[in-house]
Amino acid sequence: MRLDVVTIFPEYLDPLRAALLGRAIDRGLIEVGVHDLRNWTHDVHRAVDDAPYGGGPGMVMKPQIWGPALDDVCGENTRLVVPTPAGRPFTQAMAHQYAAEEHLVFACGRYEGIDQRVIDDAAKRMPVDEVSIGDYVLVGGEAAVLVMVEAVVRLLPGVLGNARSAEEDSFSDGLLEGPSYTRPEVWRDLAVPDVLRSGNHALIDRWRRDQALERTVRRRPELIGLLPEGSLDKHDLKV
Ligand SMILES: Nc1cc(-c2ccc3ccn(Cc4ccccc4)c3c2)n[nH]1
Repeated sequence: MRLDVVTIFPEYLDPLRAALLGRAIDRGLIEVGVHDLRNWTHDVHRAVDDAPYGGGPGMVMKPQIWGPALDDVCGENTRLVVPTPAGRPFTQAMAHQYAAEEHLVFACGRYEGIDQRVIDDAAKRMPVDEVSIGDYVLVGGEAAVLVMVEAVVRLLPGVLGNARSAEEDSFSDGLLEGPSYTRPEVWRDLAVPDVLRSGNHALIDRWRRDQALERTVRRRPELIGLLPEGSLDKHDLKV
């Protein structure tokens, strides 16, 4: 997979080259390109924004800059992803879909966003997703790209290594992850639940499922309704 990011703050994407993602790049599992949008400006001020038509606060990013940048960065098999507060919610299912893509380009807006015609024009030539990473407002798209790239790249074969497979993800069964514990057995008078030290793995699996179910019902009840038909057995319904 190849990932390209277009931004006016290329240094914001430096974390892509650290830790797990950095190792995935070093091992050739992914190729990453970060491009400074200002390289496509023409004027001495390297302006990327202008006042909004119709008035209103802030500035809008210029189509004459974004257009040529995306023309150069996008290819035949690109999916363009544009973070925005007004986007479709990013989900684990989308992360899996993106992990199967050959080439992802992320367009990072700033100010009040990118002139809509940039997205509309690109959509004539490639799939374009306007995506939100949550119902809160950021200052630009870069943080959202870091979140999405991490969620996508960890799903690629070989990235997580044997210790942890993405198949065991908390969302893989539609429930939240239950609590985790490690040594010591007692810490500040708080003990690890006895069942986890019982060695009875059927009992442990059942307890973990119950914990995940209870946590999901308490914290994200709306997820219960989304579970595939037949996900809950008669024991679950007693939880
Ligand atoms: N989930 C999520 C995404 C964003 C996001 C993404 C890209 C941009 C580009 C500019 N802004 C600032 C902005 C503030 C308000 C209205 C419109 C734009 C962005 C915010 N916020 N929250």
